[in-house]
Amino acid sequence: MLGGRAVTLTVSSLADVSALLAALPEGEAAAAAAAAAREPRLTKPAGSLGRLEELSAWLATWQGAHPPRFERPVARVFAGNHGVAALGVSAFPPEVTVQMVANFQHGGAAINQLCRTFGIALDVVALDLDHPTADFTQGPALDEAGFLAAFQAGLDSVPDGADLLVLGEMGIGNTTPAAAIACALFGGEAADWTGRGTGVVGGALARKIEVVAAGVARHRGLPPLEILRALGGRELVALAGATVAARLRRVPVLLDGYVVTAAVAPLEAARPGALDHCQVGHVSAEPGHRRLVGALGKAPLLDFGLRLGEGSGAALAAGLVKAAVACHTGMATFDEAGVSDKG
Ligand SMILES: O=C(O)c1ccc[n+]([C@@H]2O[C@H](COP(=O)([O-])O)[C@@H](O)[C@H]2O)c1
Ligand SMILES: Cc1cc2nc[nH]c2cc1C
Repeated sequence: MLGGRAVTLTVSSLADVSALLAALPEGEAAAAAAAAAREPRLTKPAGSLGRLEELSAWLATWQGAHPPRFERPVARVFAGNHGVAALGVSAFPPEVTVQMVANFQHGGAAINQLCRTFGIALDVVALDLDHPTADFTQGPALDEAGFLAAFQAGLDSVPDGADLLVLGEMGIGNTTPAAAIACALFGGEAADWTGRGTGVVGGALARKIEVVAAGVARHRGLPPLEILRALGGRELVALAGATVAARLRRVPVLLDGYVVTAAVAPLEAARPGALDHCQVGHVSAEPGHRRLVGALGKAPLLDFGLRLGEGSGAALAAGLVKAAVACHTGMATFDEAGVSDKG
């Protein structure tokens, strides 16, 4: 629902995507004010719940309502395959993408356990896995139609009435496009942005750095959404679409690791403030992620050594959001509990 109306979000050109970015709503000032007014009345020294206080205010602001809710959290994991995987940039073969999608569907992956732990409804969106994107060292990974179809899949994945969106991905080879997008957007050397992903070492890591550098060199000078089309993949583009839909539907977002953050970074570059409704759930052990969240001016919620993807770090951080809501809504005020508020 947008302003009480159910709205269908459709893109049929890159101009439509830009128009959606231009129409992103701001956070709701009245909800932010209500959260700020309640917090100091709760039975605790001012500020003593640290970033939990920030999280409940953030949730109310971007849900556009106070009190904030954690009743209908959803997770969306997008899967795609990549032309660059054929260049030996991953420690695993591309068929693992479809195999892991089946594992998600049977409930056997880490993300299934984490979502179950926190009561998050998980959906997996597999994007044309039989047709890897083009090798970005030779040309754009996606043509315009492919970009729009993937962006639309992301837009369509966000239900009205969700309280929180946890974003994840699966795609053998996709830390290579993540590194290339980050490097193209923020500059520096390919080696600064390229890590081991699923575990490449030695000559394969050197090769991966060369592939990232070649992709960045080939597509130099493009605007941010074109960088995403040229160097991204279907799951990355869908993640960007889901992030835009979430903002329009007033659903706050938890981003996951390097791949998810790189997928949505072009939105911020195209339209500063486009990620204000997003928290970075965790900082991945993939070194480029710390650099990227710094470039985006974000402070990750968790630093737990995860480097799995799937939305695992974001789902773990959803537990913090749930705790923040429980404290903000469930705690007694000084008046209610008869506790002196004199410090
Ligand atoms: O997002 C991250 O921080 C992250 C770091 C390392 C690996 N991954 C996951 O591992 C896969 C990509 O790794 P690779 O080596 O195949 O590029 C993909 O399925 C991601 O979900 C994800
Ligand atoms: C087994 C496996 C599980 C994953 N989950 C996300 N990326 C992954 C990559 C591999 C290789």
